Amino acid sequence: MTLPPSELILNPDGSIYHLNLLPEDIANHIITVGDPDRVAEVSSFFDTIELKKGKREFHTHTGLLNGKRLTVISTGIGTDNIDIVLNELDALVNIDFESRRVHARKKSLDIIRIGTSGAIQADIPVDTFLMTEYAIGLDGLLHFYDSSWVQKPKMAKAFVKHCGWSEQKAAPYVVAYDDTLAKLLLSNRIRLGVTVTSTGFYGPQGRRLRLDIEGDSFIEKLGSFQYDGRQITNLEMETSGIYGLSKLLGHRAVSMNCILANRATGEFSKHPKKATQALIRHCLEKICG
Ligand SMILES: O=P(O)(O)O[C@H]1O[C@H](CO)[C@@H](O)[C@H]1O
Ligand SMILES: O=c1cc[nH]c(=O)[nH]1
Repeated sequence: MTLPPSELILNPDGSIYHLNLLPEDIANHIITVGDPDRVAEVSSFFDTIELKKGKREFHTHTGLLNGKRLTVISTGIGTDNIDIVLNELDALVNIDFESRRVHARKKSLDIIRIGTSGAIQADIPVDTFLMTEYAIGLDGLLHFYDSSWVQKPKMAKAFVKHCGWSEQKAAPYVVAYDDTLAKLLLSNRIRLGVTVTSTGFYGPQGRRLRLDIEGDSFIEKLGSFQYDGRQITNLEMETSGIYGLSKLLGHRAVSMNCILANRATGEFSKHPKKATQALIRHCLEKICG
């Protein structure tokens, strides 16, 4: 099937619509960060940088570290952006932009999110590094795809029951990390966790500044959920989308979280930049040796 110009949208220079990238611009190892300024923080550790491109919040640097080619790209905030980034990264490696046809042989990318997050258990100190084993998506993105085969419906059902989840909100879904890629990134510095991906930072994460929240004790409800010996550990805004779309498209993904806030104790990191940089260093050492 040939993909029409309304579906596979290319810029005049042949690059993909939002990311502004050509197929040769990206490496097999992709680091995603939310904050566009974090792209340069990651690439400052590269030995050489061969490419810097950007459009909107999607900034990309590709380079070499210890002989390994890496791409770091910013996604901005939220799984609506993840839908764009994951689909366009996949198009770059699995669709021929000349013929507008999907390649017969598919390529698999390794995708590592390095992001910030808020813990909901009091015993997780700020500045902890946490890898998401399971993501509970409250954002609804995955339901727009034929995706039941990558979801963990029993865990989602238990979560809905435990929280008394309102039918007016998107149905929660659960997706797991890629355990092979996880082994590469793990060390005794990294805590494993269950991450809730929210569709906002304030109300959707139970934060109350001036507006009341629908339902009560959101954080306490998340904190008391137990499934298969696991507890929910943290909240952020991209992981479920990254895990779900990666699995659907045949890529491997792991989400690494630097815990900056603790919602149970009310603390916030005193050195957020230093802590995030330490997680970046850890990930690069694990990926590039
Ligand atoms: O630090 P990043 O990677 O942006 O990640 C977290 O921080 C943002 C909210 O402040 C959300 O994107 C959340 O997922
Ligand atoms: O509490 C937090 C901290 C960082 N990012 C989030 O999404 N939530």
